[in-house]
Amino acid sequence: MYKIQTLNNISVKGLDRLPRDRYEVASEIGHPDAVLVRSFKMHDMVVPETVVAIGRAGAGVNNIPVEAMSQRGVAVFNAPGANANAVKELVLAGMFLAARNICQAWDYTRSLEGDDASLNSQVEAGKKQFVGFELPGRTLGVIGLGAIGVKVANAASALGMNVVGFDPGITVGRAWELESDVRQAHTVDEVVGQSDFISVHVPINDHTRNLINGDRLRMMPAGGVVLNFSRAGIIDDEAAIAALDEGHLSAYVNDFPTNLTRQHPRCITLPHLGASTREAEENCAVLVADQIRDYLENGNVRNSVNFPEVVMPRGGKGDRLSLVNSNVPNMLGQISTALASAGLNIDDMYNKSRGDLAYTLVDVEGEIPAGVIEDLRGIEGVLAVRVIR
Ligand SMILES: NC(=O)c1ccc[n+]([C@@H]2O[C@H](COP(=O)([O-])OP(=O)(O)OC[C@H]3O[C@@H](n4cnc5c(N)ncnc54)[C@H](O)[C@@H]3O)[C@@H](O)[C@H]2O)c1
Ligand SMILES: O=C(O)CC[C@@H](O)C(=O)O
Repeated sequence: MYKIQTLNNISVKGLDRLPRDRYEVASEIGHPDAVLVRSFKMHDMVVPETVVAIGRAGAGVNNIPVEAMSQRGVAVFNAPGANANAVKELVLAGMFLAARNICQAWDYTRSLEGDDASLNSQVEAGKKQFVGFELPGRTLGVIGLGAIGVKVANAASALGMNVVGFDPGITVGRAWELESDVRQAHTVDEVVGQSDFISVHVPINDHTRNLINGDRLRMMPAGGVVLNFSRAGIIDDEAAIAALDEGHLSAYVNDFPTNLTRQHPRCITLPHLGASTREAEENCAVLVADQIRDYLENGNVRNSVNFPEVVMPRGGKGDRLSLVNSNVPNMLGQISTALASAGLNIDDMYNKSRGDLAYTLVDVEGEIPAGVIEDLRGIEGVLAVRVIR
């Protein structure tokens, strides 16, 4: 029986991918083999020694101590693209809310008092404060052209906007998905200098913290709108508030409210709602549950953020060895020597590295004795060993 600990609510559709006769799933569970998580901050928790995999039912993994897990040989998976449409739709909504002053106008309507005739005259007198602007012909700058950024760029292009994108690490696949009229920028400054709207779609890390700072906000044309549906800290909140107060920015839309932003009359702050659709929650949970199951039952690695992609069909009749090690010379030699010394013949083998880590699957004829597993664990540089029967 595999044991899975859930640290957040995970969609039932995803949990249903883990058959009850083989999986025990609970928020409180002893000796879990794997953890399923959404936004729970795992940095301060003690991850049980029994855990071999962590599945993030979402995109960002900044709430998971990925480096520490790599050093322990724990695979971390996410669900790339599974919530991208949900975020795209909320970014579009954010652009419309800002361009048409909808939040302020709605507040105004709700503040009115009087009978319907009086309301009508207040509506007609008051509406001129909320005159907005239209999107066609305006420029949107998209920073980060991954699963979400590409969808945002293409949708804005379909709305008649000029779109300029920046992503030095764009994949060939994402570049193919982009509409041909999305222009490529070579620097962040080039994007901000020409964009009426800026939307960031990058992970938070040391390179992206305060990516949009006061200097860059000042480079934007007056009346600009910035949107942050990625992570708190990518846009400098203090600088954005200052730019709003100076009248240089017209709106700051974000998914990560703070006490600085949430009450500001020109900030539209949402409670981290980007991925909160039934569809996105199900897509993420299903994808990550399938990946965790394939890893536990077959050792296969798909969509990991720290392990190489390794998928080897199950053909052999004997045990499968799943082994994580530091990416240093002579590991494969030592692994095959340990197996050969126990008289085990190798049926199939797949080894791949990613950065400092390497991952190996070995199908052997017959059963691997417990002593051999201990020998493998004793090899310097071996981080984790599992036998899958
Ligand atoms: N608000 C929400 O609920 C919500 C939901 C999903 C994702 N997110 C956030 O959005 C982020 C992006 O998600 P995604 O699914 O598009 O991820 P992704 O991995 O598909 O795309 C991220 C892109 O950013 C690019 N990038 C990285 N550093 C960059 C930099 N300094 N400048 C320009 N580009 C850079 C990468 O090359 C990649 O193409 C996630 O990391 C997560 O933090 C938030
Ligand atoms: O799980 C959520 O609701 C948020 C997920 C989102 O922040 C992500 O990075 O995918």
